Amino acid sequence: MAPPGPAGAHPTSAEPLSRSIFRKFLLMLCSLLTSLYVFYCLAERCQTLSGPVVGLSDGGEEAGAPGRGVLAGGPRELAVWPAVAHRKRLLQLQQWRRRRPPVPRDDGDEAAWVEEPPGLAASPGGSGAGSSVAEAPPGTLALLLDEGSKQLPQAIIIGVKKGGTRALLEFLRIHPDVRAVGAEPHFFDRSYHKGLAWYRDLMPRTLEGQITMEKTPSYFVTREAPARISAMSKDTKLIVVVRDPVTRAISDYTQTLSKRPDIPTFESLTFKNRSTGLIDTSWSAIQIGIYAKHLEHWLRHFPIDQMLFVSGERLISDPAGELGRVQDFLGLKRIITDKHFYFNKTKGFPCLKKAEGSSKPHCLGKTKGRTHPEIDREVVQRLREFYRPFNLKFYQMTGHDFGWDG
Ligand SMILES: Nc1ncnc2c1ncn2[C@@H]1O[C@H](COP(=O)(O)OS(=O)(=O)O)[C@@H](OP(=O)(O)O)[C@H]1O
Repeated sequence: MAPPGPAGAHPTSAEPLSRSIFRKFLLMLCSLLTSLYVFYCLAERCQTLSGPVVGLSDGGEEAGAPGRGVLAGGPRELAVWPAVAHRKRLLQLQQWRRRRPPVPRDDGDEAAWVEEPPGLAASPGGSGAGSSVAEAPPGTLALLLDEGSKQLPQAIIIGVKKGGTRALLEFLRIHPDVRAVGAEPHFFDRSYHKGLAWYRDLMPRTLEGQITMEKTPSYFVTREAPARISAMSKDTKLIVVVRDPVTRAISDYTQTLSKRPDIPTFESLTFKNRSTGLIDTSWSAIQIGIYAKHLEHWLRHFPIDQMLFVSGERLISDPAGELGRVQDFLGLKRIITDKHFYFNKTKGFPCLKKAEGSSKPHCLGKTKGRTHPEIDREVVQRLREFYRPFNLKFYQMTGHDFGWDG
């Protein structure tokens, strides 16, 4: 047989050519698919495929409760946010995609809030992914930019335990210029040896003009905390949420009781000797409420005008009013107003119409606003007498009568 002529050579030379075209086609297809996936991710949908569930789970459980799904303020009113809120949201999205350093468990505030990814919380009857896409900010390519940096806090909520510190922080977090770490870092009491770099790494990223915050209520009664915070920055602004020390003590006891139902009664723990009426000031539930004594330690390191005392009672009766004072103190524009709150009858507390990074109403969880046990009236009376001189001293020091003494 004659060997194939030039015409017969075509099939063999065409084979590598089509293979190379095929390879190019495959390559283009792959890059197309990759780009599609990247855009898909930027539209937040990839979070439905993997990654933890973010947000404030406390409120999540209540969001679907009857009567809670409707935003009293109306969607238009609630949807209006300044441009900076948009930048904040971009940051939140970026951060959510990064691995966070482990945050110490928050046992004082035991409802350690499980963070939800912004916009991922499923609305009642709706899918999380659906609502997230609706909320995805435009210009998502900006997410690729590594915006912002981690800063040490410029303001700290240092106390008091059971004063209302969680409510204050969560309310403040809706301000576009506030970025706060969710759980309590306990750096200045338990983890100081880990160093400032460790502490800073716990913080969320902030853009210029934003304030970094954290709350750890035990700082207020930690002897070393004032000097340590001052060593970090003597300009740190300090916020203390105070509450009637008797109610605070009962709240503290109620929390312990919820974990250890076998503890002795409040009445028996209150006294060193009940017949003499001698109060046991070594019991932390009692000791924390001697605010004037603790404040003395802080005033050795900070001027009083660098401290703001928030009334725990008013934070419940007039959250917008107290938030107004806090925003002024922090040098923030008064953005959080009464429009942001509604009173939830079932919860018995003010709640947010829309929590940070979410579009749904939000109340604090079950560990906030527990029912207190009935305490013997005489014991309560004795405690009121015990605290009175300390309270008066505290009013004097702060220039503010908190009204706990009639
Ligand atoms: N809006 C709102 N919702 C729910 N609870 C509220 C609110 N505002 C203030 N409080 C009061 O906060 C008390 C808990 O205080 P803290 O958050 O400082 O507690 S903790 O120290 O972090 O464990 C908690 O105390 P208890 O009522 O004793 O549980 C509440 O009374």
